[in-house]
Parts: sequence; structure tokens; C-alpha cells
Amino acid sequence: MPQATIGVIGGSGLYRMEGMTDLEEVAVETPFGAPSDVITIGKLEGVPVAFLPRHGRGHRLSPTEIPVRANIWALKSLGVQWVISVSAVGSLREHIAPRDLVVPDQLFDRTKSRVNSFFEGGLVVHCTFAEPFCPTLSRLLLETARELGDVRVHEGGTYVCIEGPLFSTKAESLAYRSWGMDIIGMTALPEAKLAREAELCYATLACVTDYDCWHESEESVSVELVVQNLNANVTNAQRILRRLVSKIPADRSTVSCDCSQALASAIITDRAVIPEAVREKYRLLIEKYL
Ligand SMILES: CSC[C@H]1O[C@H](OP(=O)(O)O)[C@H](O)[C@@H]1O
Ligand SMILES: Nc1ncnc2[nH]cnc12
Repeated sequence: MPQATIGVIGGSGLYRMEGMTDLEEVAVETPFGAPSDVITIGKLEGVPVAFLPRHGRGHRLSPTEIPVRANIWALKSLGVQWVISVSAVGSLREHIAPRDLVVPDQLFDRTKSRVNSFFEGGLVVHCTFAEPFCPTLSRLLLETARELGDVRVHEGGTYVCIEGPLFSTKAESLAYRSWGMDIIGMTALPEAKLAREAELCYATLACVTDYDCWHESEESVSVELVVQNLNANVTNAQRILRRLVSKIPADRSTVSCDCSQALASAIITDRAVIPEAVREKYRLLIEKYL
């Protein structure tokens, strides 16, 4: 199997990476089934990158249907250590306008029907998640986005993740604003949780497409509005990714974040009672701690 240390998960509007060369498509099987689509491994500016469209090519999977465990597991199995997620979001703040970019630093979970952990069947793990995004990768992403010069980029902010697939009601949108949320989407969770459990550095480039439905004078969110603004956003996301990949360290021994040791003190189950089949199943994630 080809390998890459950098993974990109493309959201709405980003189903393939422009400018990638030496492409190879790999169909990865995982203990949690198949990922959203084949993973394309290739070179971006000479750097190996694995690309996966989270809704599948042609946008076939709703947020609830995305096989998130398979997606994160598959990337990990290809050697990925850094994951950049690109996502379309609505803005809950006047000063965050459509076509702006946000690198969020917090998450708020309003999903209802998703599996939030890899671990089950006799293995219990509680990871720290106070800082849900990797600070190292978020900083690099932010700096690189700012280098473009012609796009407004917001540092930090809270992404509220709803179940969908319907957009929010006005009452919900206003409540999220009153709770201090900044942007809204449907896919950052459980993706960020599973990336943490897989000890990956994970950051989001949020591309603002609309003002959701709280704004008095701006058009309410619709697929049509999202798609209109996505075209500009996706081009900017790709410009950023092309510049970013060569700045990402080849290995994580020199970085200050704890993402690569997220499980070090998180496994609570007595090693002596972990069934052999469970040890085998989770070898990719926990081998170094057994
Ligand atoms: C097409 S609008 C709603 C859709 O877009 C966002 O997806 P992604 O985060 O994958 O870019 C949002 O979360 C919804 O899934
Ligand atoms: N307003 C919104 N709500 C949820 N997901 C979105 N994706 C893009 N805009 C959104």
C-alpha cells in the first residue's frame, strides 16, 4: 500500500484535490467497514498526501451516513499522522461573512445519532478532549491561510455540530448564538473525536457559505446558496493546502502538542482482561500501550 503522513478530508464541494500528481487510488477495508470512497494517494507540491471525500464522490452520503470510524481508521492505516478537514459552515456572527475562512478552536456537540468512539467490546478508553483541535496544525493552517492575503481568515471560534440533514430552525440558530457559538456545520463530530482516539493531529479549515437562518436581512441558508459560495471557497482551500503541506513536519517528535500520545493515560481497562480478539482488532491504535 502507498503511504502518506498527511491526510485531507474534503467536505461539500471538495471531492478531488486539484494539482495532485502520481495518483493512486486505494480501496481500504477496515474493522468498521469501507470508508466513504477510495482514498487517492498522490503528491501535492512533491509531498505525499492521502485525500478522502467525506461524502463520497458525487456527494452520496448524508452527514449521519458518513462511515467516520472507517474513514479515520483507513487514513491511520496508510500512515497518516496529520489530518486537515475542509468543511462548509454557516456563520452565527455578523463579522464572519460568507466566503470568509475560519480555523475553529472549539466544538459543541448537538449530534444525536452517531457513534463517538472506536472502542467497545471490552476495551474502555477516555481521551482528553478539552482542546478538540490540534494546536500545532491549527496554527500552521491559520498562518498559511493568512498568507493568501486576499481572503478574510478568522482565528478560533466555536463550531456547533448539528445532526442534520435539515438545516436549523430560527429558534435553534438564535439559541446557538446566545450560547456563544460562532459557526455551524454537520460533520466535525465525531470526526475530531475519532481523530483524537487515533492519535492524529486534526484541524479544520471551515469555509463560510451562509448566515444560517438567524440574520434579519441576509438570505437564509439553502443548498443553492451554499453551492454558490462554495466554488470560491474551495478554490481558496486548495490554494492553502498546496502551500501548507510542505510546512508540516515529517515526524511529530519535534512538535509540542500531545496528539500523538492521546491514549497514553486514557485506557482504563485492566490489560489482563482485554480479550485477545479485542487486542488484535485494535492493534493499529493501541499496540504501543499493551
Ligand atoms: C451542502 S450544505 C450542508 C453540508 O455541508 C457541510 O458538509 P461538510 O462539513 O462535509 O463540508 C455540512 O456539514 C453539511 O454536511
Ligand atoms: N447553515 C449551516 N448549517 C449547517 N451546516 C451547514 N453547512 C453550510 N452551512 C450550514
